[in-house]
Amino acid sequence: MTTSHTAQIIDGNALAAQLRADVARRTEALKAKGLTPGLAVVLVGDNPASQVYVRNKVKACSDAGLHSVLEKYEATMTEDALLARIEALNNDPAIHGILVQLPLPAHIDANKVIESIAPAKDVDGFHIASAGALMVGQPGFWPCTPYGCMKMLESIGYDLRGKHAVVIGRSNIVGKPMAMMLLQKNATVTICHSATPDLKAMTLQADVVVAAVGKRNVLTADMVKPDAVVIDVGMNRNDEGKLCGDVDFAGVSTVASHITPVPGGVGPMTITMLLVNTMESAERDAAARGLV
Ligand SMILES: Nc1nc(=O)c2c([nH]1)NC[C@@H]1CN(c3ccc(C(=O)N[C@@H](CCC(=O)O)C(=O)O)cc3)C=[N+]21
Repeated sequence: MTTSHTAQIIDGNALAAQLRADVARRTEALKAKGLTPGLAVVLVGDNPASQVYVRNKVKACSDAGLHSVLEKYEATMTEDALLARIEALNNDPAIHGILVQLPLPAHIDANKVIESIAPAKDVDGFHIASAGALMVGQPGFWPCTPYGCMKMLESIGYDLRGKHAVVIGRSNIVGKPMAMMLLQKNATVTICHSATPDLKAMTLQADVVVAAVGKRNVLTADMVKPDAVVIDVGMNRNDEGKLCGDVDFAGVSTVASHITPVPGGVGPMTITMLLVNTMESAERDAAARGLV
């Protein structure tokens, strides 16, 4: 008789539902003290994927009882006009989180826009002040995608201390902050990228692999150590147009101990951590106003 191994799936939808129920409870408690958490989502232009994402974020807010406003602008909006809107939201007491959906049209300097958001309302965690706070272990907002990945590891009771975590990808919004979060939990962290000569040699040493490249089949079964934990941050389309991640899910499932699916993995957790950050921003505001 042969034994076949199948990894345990970390269900992002189920974990997201649990965490969102907690957000809803805390939101109710804040409302009872007279403060409603509010998120502003700013969308410039008509990127079809962005339209869908933004709608999902707004719906997640209303489902959890948060106030949200969606500000939609033409692709021709000037950078100055956008900066003026952000300034207004920075000063709006009903708004605790500001999310400017990326990508922005090419004539707008995305970095300049992100740096114009008040760090206290930077629930995306993209501001330099947020990145710096994460790096030095000070309070601040963590980027939602890697934060969601940490919650997924926490959900299986995984102790990162002394483990080797390999992050594939070095973006400012996933790879780099992911590495910092893993380091903060006492993992030994390796960051691999397009100039890494032998990726497989690295991933074969990994107890945890986080794939965040944006390319299909970046991680295949032959690259994974038996019983490793695999987190798939990828969002790609396969030849049939179906959503798929960076990981060969079927193959890697025969080797790994735990794996996250796409869809239904990191995606719903990203939106959930946006709600968590917005609610925490509102709780800090309530504390500052002496309401709690
Ligand atoms: N300022 C900013 N902040 C972001 O957080 C941000 C952004 N810009 N620009 C675009 C990316 C993309 N992103 C996703 C979030 C959730 C899913 C998600 O929930 N995906 C579902 C499937 C959705 C589907 O079926 O298309 C899943 O994986 O199960 C996907 C993508 C946030 N982003």
